[in-house]
Amino acid sequence: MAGGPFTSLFRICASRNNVHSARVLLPYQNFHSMRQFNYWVLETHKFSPSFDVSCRQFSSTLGDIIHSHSPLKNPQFTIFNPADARPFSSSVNDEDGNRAKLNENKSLGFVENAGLESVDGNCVGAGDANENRVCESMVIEEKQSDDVEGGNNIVGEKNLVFRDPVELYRELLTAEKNDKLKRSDWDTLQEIFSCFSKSGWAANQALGIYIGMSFFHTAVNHFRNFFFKKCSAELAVHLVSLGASDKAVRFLFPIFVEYCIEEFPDEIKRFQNMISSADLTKPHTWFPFARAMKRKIVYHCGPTNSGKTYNALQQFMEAKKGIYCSPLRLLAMEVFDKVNALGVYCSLYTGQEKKHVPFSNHIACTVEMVSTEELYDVAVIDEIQMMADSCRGYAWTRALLGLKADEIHLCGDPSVLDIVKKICSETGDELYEQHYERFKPLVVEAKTLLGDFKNVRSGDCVVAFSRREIFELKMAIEKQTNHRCCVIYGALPPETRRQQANLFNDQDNEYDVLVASDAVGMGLNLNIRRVVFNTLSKYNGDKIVPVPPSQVKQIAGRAGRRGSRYPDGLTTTLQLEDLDYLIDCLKQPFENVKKVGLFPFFEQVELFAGQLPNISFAHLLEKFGENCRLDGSYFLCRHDHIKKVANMLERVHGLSLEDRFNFCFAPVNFRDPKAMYHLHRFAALYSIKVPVSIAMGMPKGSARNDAELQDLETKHQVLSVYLWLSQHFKKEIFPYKKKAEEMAIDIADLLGQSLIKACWKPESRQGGNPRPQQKEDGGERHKGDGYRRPNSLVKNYEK
Ligand SMILES: Nc1ncnc2c1ncn2[C@@H]1O[C@H](COP(=O)(O)OP(=O)(O)OP(=O)(O)O)[C@@H](O)[C@H]1O
Ligand SMILES: [Mg+2]
Repeated sequence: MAGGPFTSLFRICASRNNVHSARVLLPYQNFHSMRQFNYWVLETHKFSPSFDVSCRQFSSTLGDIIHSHSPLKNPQFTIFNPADARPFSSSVNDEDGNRAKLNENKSLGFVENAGLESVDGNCVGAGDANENRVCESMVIEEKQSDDVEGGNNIVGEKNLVFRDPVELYRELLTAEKNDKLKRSDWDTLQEIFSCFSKSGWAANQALGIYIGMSFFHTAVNHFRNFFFKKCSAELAVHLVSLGASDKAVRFLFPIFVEYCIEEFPDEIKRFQNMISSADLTKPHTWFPFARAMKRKIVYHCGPTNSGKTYNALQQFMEAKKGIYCSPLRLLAMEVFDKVNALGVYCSLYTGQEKKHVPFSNHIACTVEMVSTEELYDVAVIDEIQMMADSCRGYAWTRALLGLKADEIHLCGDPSVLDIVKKICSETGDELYEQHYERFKPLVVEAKTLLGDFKNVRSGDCVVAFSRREIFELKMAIEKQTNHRCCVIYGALPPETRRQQANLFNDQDNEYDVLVASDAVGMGLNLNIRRVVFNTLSKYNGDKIVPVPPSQVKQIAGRAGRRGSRYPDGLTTTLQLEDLDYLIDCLKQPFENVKKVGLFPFFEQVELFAGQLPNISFAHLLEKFGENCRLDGSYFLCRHDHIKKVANMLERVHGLSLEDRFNFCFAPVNFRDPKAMYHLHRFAALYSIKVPVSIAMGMPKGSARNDAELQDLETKHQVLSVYLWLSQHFKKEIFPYKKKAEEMAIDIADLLGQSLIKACWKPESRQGGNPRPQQKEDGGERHKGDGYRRPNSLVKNYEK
């Protein structure tokens, strides 16, 4: 069953066929991104006892309520009538539209993971472990109730089990004081409450009535005190018979619900407000103007180097007014140059720069900068699979949902095709698919380089996953062969990357090998004959992991671009032992992405902040992450870097919430203390409304060692942040934009010059922390060159 089991929790208070009241708790998928399911109070319907409605009728009424309120398309539900311990069923559609009927298992009042049975008798979603467990647990329940009837249990227990918790709670409430309890019973009850307090199940369920996790323990403590004062002997005996068990917790829970609703209305209201202000459900409704349009979406779907972007750009150029949204500044610049060269006036808009071309009706921008206000004839969103990126995905999602364009061309691999289909069915846009094949198949060279750099050839791109490794490789290759290496990695400004790419592409020089990080994976048109993976594992910020297959494919696909000197692409590994993993990755079909990224707008964060005044911005973001509600197709993008900047800026007073929000998005490398220092200084000056100076000297010349090279990288980073801020805040506060632009160009130039002659050992940027490779033992040393290859993938896998 698509979408997994629908878990539901109902409590029906009934006497025979007459239903008095019902509280329906619906699961809210991803209420909390870290938890799987939580329950949500949908509605409370009170029926007077005289309202004589048959269970079946009631179930269909309830069904309507559930269907109209549920965030799921076709929620399935079941209602169990505790009065005769026989479930009465409601036939419902499963997500694929198949009719399903409820299984005939007996169960008691509270039912979790209600099992549905398909018409042919199989448990719906039988592959799902949860649901199987449900079916089993129901059978167990049935047996136990037989035992009860068999008379080997305490008198009155059956009655208690079937009693309406509301009534039980009312009785407790009106009881004068509790009957005398035996010491041992008292101890058991204490244990039961301790078990209740620790129960993850109960804490999760409590969210359904807006008892937040942080208040849950307090609520349980109050409830325990109340219970001990009022509990009757009969109730105590029943609970003691259950012992400190899940059963006892589940028995107490509905009484606890009644108690909380009555005792903590303010806490519940507060939590409810907080939750509703962190509501990120139905993101397609955030863009009413785009929704009012009938948009045509064309998905250019295919592997790398298959002409997707080329074809989308043809439509873009033919349009009267168009926008191209790029994943990278570099690619936006390239499209800007290409399109203008073809005679279509096009402006450039990135976080750092705005180049307005007079009379232009076309824009090439980075996806984060796209306007959802302007109206366009044609929009292109490149690398649409980035919607699933854990950090930046929200920018693609926003562009897809919010762009006001008659025609939107999406270019990307097939991994997000299904989810785009789903989104289009929600937005009402028409979706057309255009499928592509690679111009020439990518060939794997089974021989590999056998660990010897002497096998490096002209046109090779050797791929590594850290800056340090890149420089070590460059040194080793240049020392052992006659090749000269260009380098491309993430910390280089786009201008320098382009300069290095041109140097490599150009045939009239000795720079015929490229050593690059995954930064070559997107956007650059390079004359690569063969992609050679130095390693297929990388540091993910926490540990060394295998490079995901989708990324391996993307990088390997850089070899053999149409129109380049090497139209036939080859790929291989440095070491034979990594080859199998490379082949595995290339063979794997594109994974089907289930969720895409979202991030709140400032207005949403501001609304949420209204519920939690007096907490720091970083804490506020954390709380938002904990409490936001998301539909099943979305996840909240990671925002660790934003929190890091927010924490640093905490000491800067006088910034409004909006200022903080904007500062936190500045493209700073939070691992670079110098860059962070400058960002802090910019914010501090901004907060006291003093024009923000650059206060950074220009280096005298190109770098002579790695420390100087890193210094150039940092300086460019700082200027890039300054330029970004000058675009996002008032110009008067950042008056040195022109100067920053000039400095940035000069530094990018110096970086280019430095890289041409770079032949030094890389240094650690942070000194103290060991680099990922250093953490690993057993790296391989190449003959005589001092180069130490990081552990092979196989070893990392084993670890
Ligand atoms: N019909 C065409 N005529 C001429 N050149 C083409 C044509 N289609 C594609 N190309 C060229 O082939 C190369 C790859 O095309 P393109 O960039 O569109 O591929 P892609 O599928 O978008 O790849 P990637 O996934 O790597 O972005 C480009 O240099 C492009 O200019
Ligand atoms: Mg492309």
